[in-house]
Amino acid sequence: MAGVTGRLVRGWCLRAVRSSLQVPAQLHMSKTAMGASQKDFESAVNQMKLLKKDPGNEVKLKLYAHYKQATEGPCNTPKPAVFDLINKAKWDAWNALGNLPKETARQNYVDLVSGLSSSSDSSSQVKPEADRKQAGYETLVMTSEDGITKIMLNRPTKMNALTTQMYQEIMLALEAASKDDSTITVLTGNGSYFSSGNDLTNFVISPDELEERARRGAILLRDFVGCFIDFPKPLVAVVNGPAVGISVTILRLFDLVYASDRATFHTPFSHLGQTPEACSSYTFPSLMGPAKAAEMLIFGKKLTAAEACARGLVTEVFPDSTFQKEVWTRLKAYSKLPRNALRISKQMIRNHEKEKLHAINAEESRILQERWQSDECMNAIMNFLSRKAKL
Ligand SMILES: CCCCC/C=C/CC(=O)SCCNC(=O)CCNC(=O)[C@H](O)C(C)(C)COP(=O)(O)OP(=O)(O)OC[C@H]1O[C@@H](n2cnc3c(N)ncnc32)[C@H](O)[C@@H]1OP(=O)(O)O
Repeated sequence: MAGVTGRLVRGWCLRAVRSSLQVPAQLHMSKTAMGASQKDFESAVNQMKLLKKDPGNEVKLKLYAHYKQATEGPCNTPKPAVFDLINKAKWDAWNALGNLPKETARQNYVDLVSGLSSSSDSSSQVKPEADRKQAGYETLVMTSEDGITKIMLNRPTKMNALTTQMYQEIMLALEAASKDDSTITVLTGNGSYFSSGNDLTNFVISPDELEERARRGAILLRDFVGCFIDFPKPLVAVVNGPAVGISVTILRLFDLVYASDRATFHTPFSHLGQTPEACSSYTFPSLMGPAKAAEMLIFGKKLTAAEACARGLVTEVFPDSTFQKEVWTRLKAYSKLPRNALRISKQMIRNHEKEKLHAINAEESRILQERWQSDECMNAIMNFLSRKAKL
């Protein structure tokens, strides 16, 4: 059972935001000629209540802040205590709007909601054939060209930290890529990071949800890693920048790993009160020997790209200045090789250990399910969220 510190961290949920978005009685008033009308605003508030997909904490905070600004004006409540993380995040978002006029806040709120509604409708829209970008993904950009399907993590301002939605979208993207007519599938990141690993705000939940969320998290993790174990085509990681946590451990399930010399490889599991995942408790020792694997997985040693290459985790390192050009030229040439031969060879290399990997994946996910409910884990997350600790 998690203790008091754990309980302090977990308090945010969509339900709480929704309830703070209820329209107070005094809002049912007149229209205004400036920007969105009161009616538009109320209808946006109602639309929010019908939203089926969780828009993520970042958007929820923006909605909360604009709602408060539109209805109450500038932030007028005392700043919550530093450990009251949820209310402090909400307060910060509202306070950051300063003296933004109520009308502008109302318009921004309406625009935000309309953006959410249209993006949730977007999968049903027919895109022009010329548009290579595949619709239906909010956290990824998926493109297919020259026999290569590229899945790009697309949360550059959050260092491509992996949200629950992102894990789900990556699984869908892999499923689609496994069936399309491309030869090679590539995973890469947009912006300066490959990925900063699991989004630590995934842990910000209410105390009564903890057990169930840990259970669902373990299932999601198992299924996510399972998609990589079973992926049938050559899978390439184009590691454009630093990689943290699960974005490092998963690399051993790729067939090629190309890294920029700017990339680093960091698995700070113990610092986070957590344990290895993505089969790394087995694949890393077998790849680099138990002593080197322990340095990374137990003690969280961060490797340079050259060190990761020397340990066999990375196939080749390129200078950052020519990274994209060199890698894509190489991959385009590979994608012209006979598709079925590539696929069969990959499966011959991988099939021997598939069953074992699935068993290890299940066990690692089970252990993490327990870890996520520990005080050690919750304290570490709280430290990160309260900005006391950077890795
Ligand atoms: C289904 C569940 C599966 C779970 C599988 C488990 C996996 C285990 C792991 O992956 S463990 C690894 C977890 N990751 C981390 O611990 C990294 C945490 N992040 C950092 O330490 C730093 O952000 C950094 C070193 C990656 C980058 O530091 P820098 O100073 O360059 O940048 P900022 O910290 O200002 O980051 C910019 C904004 O991005 C947010 N952010 C970055 N990474 C994460 C993350 N992993 N989770 C949540 N948020 C992240 C950061 O908070 C900044 O946001 P802000 O602009 O709103 O402040």
